Amino acid sequence: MKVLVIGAGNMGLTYAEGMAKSALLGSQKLKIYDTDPKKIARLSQDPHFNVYHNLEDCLPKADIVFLAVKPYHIDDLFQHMTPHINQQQIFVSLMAGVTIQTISSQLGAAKIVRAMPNLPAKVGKGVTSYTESDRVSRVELIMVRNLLDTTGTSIHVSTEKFIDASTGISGSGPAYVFYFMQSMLEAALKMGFSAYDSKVLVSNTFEGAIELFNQSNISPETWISRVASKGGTTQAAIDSMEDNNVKQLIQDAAYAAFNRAIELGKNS
Ligand SMILES: NC(=O)C1=CN([C@@H]2O[C@H](COP(=O)(O)OP(=O)(O)OC[C@H]3O[C@@H](n4cnc5c(N)ncnc54)[C@H](OP(=O)(O)O)[C@@H]3O)[C@@H](O)[C@H]2O)C=CC1
Ligand SMILES: O=C(O)[C@@H]1CCC=N1
Repeated sequence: MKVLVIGAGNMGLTYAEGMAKSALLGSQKLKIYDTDPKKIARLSQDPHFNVYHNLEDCLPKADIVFLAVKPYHIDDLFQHMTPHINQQQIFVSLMAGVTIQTISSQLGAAKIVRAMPNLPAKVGKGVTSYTESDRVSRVELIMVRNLLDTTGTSIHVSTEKFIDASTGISGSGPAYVFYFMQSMLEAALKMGFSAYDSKVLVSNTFEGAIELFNQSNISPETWISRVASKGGTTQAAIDSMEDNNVKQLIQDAAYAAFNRAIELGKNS
């Protein structure tokens, strides 16, 4: 199976690394295409990849093509791609917002999978939602899923609405978690801890809480009640968050990302 990744940035390179290190490509090296000469030079040193700076040299020979450029790059990119594609190729878009209809009409492709990954894919802990156009067969979809799963786990969703929704939950979600971490780190520093101790306190608190959550069927709400003693310190913190409507504000943020994904789709 010949796989090409277009766009070797945060997400494209992460997927490229996951797929290249798996056994799925057989003896084929993963192909990467990017327009940045510095990236091309750096990646050319990596034995896992065949790196290209001309679409005509890599695109016609690819079976599966991952699209990992920013949504605003597609006009230019698709224009250059169109003469070199064929109707048997499968295009897997990792781009936020860009719809199957846009890819089909602007690129002229038939077999399209739209996916929403997230950055923990870098450490094999990503989660990707995906859905497909009518022309993608079951067997082809399984092949794509196997590739997606080289970076973590995936869920199939029935419509593109859920791709936009998962952008608001898991695609952008790691940034919400980092925002919370940053806030806790700043509080620890203000309380007088060193940067090192602040990091140890915060990262282990996150890691421990995730482990507890993952190893049980207990809801976060119940776990909160197990941390909080009546009239104690945790209750003071949770009361402060409730008074400030923090839960609602986090939900508003997730919806802001969801809505922005829909808007990006309309603008592309
Ligand atoms: N980052 C994330 O956590 C997530 C990102 N995504 C999606 O992944 C996509 C890529 O995002 P991200 O990896 O963060 O972006 P990056 O900017 O890190 O990567 C995009 C890469 O594509 C290159 N590029 C730009 N134009 C072209 C072109 N015409 N042909 C080939 N390569 C090109 C860029 O080069 P240059 O730098 O020179 O412009 C860059 O190397 C986006 O559509 C985003 O919505 C989805 C989920 C999570
Ligand atoms: O911020 C973005 O638009 C992309 C999509 C999800 C995460 N990063």
